[in-house]
Amino acid sequence: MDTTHETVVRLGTGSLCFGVYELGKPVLYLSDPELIREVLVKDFHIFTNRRKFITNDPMFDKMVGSARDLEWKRLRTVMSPTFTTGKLKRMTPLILECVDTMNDNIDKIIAKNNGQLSEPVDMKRITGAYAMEVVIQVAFGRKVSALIEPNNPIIENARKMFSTSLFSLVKFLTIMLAPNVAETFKISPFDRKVTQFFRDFSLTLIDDRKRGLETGSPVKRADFLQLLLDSIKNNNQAMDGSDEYTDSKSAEKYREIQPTDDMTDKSLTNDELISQCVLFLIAGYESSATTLAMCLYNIAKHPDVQQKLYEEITKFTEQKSSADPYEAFFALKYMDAVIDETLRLFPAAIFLERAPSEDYELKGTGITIRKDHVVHIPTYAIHRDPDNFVDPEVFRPERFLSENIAHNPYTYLPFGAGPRNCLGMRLAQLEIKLALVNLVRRYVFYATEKPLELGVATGIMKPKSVDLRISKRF
Ligand code: HEM
Repeated sequence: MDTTHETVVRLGTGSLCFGVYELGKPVLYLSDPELIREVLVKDFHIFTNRRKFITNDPMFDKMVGSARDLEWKRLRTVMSPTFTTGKLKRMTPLILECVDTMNDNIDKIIAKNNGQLSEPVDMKRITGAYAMEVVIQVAFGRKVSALIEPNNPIIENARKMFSTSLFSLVKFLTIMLAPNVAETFKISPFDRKVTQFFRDFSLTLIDDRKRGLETGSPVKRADFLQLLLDSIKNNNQAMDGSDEYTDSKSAEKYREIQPTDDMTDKSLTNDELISQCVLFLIAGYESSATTLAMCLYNIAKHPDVQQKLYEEITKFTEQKSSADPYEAFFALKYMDAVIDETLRLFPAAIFLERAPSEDYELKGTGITIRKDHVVHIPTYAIHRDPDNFVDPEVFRPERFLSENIAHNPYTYLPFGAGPRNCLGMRLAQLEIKLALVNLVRRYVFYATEKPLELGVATGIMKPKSVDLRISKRF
């Protein structure tokens, strides 16, 4: 991790961009915020796609994350209305059920030590179970308990999906670096039995819900499967994701794509719908689990920050004892800063990628990027560059309080930027905030001697374990 970061910083120092070869193919690394803005936002119509990642697995190739051009635009336009504030608010009770399960899991650990300070606990395991339960709950409307029922077929198959065995990594790298070989041998990054399991499982749920409609007893659910079924029925229009941002810089950074006349068919087939629910599992599990675990790691390492956060939360809950939990989403500014600073130091996705659909001259550089060649934006290195953040290796949430913000918005990219940014950003923020509010109110987290070991698999940060001790406040 550090070696990659240091190499990027060393090569990039004093330059707007630099190039490397990946198995003979040129890849351009961009670190200049203005050039990043050109690629992600201003010339998005040319940089709509990431690198070609064709897997021959119909479920994977239909996902919004891998779809291309007009196909991507259609999927994104149908899906973005399912992430509006109102819809996420309806999901809050589903997520809070998973928070309760997480609290029970931690209580059991503390009870083993008669309520005293716990032995070191791998919090990544706990937050991993939470993130998995949330994503299964919000995607498919099924309540599972990942730690208590590890043999539940949903959990078993979801775990298999995230296997990082040598074999799965070799398959992934072949698709990335030698797509023709992958195409010839029909290599898929996933075990086909696993994708078949989720397909059958989702089809049963869809049938149940359609039957409910026909028999006049529709299922009243706020999960994505239902929202996508409803949005197909209502032929929803896209919402502008920027409408909830009051400052123009964030509005530009997170503006959603709008439907256009060339998008005749806005409905999703059953197969497309299932692919999106499985994608939520893939995109939403590891990233959210790691971010929440790293928030706890940071506050354990900085007891003053933990105390300040506790005071903010208790003040809010005392003043608004009957407050809607969703309000915490907006009210707790210091908590926002803790999460933002955690995502700066530990962005779950360590880089972004785009590939132009035509030859493209990079403004002011004299460099032409050829069609389909990869542009790599090294998020992790950009977040730790002293030109972008003072004392970049120091955990200091205060730098994200609105009165202190000094960085260019395109030097902070944990959820990407432009119309192809993270579709689940608001859900991820909600899930992390609801968990943090509850955890910091109930428990105190303590650092251990064990050094943090960060790994990376397929561009996603994976701490090996995040060992903390825990005691209960009440
Ligand atoms: C802390 C948690 C998360 C982080 C840090 C994160 C980060 C990211 C990043 C960096 C990207 C690439 C953006 C770009 O290329 O500009 C991305 C894409 C995406 N994320 Fe997330 N993500 C998180 C959670 C989630 C969740 C919970 C979901 C859904 C349930 C989700 C769904 C997606 C999807 C569908 C895409 C592809 C969007 C597209 O290609 O149009 N993410 N995410």
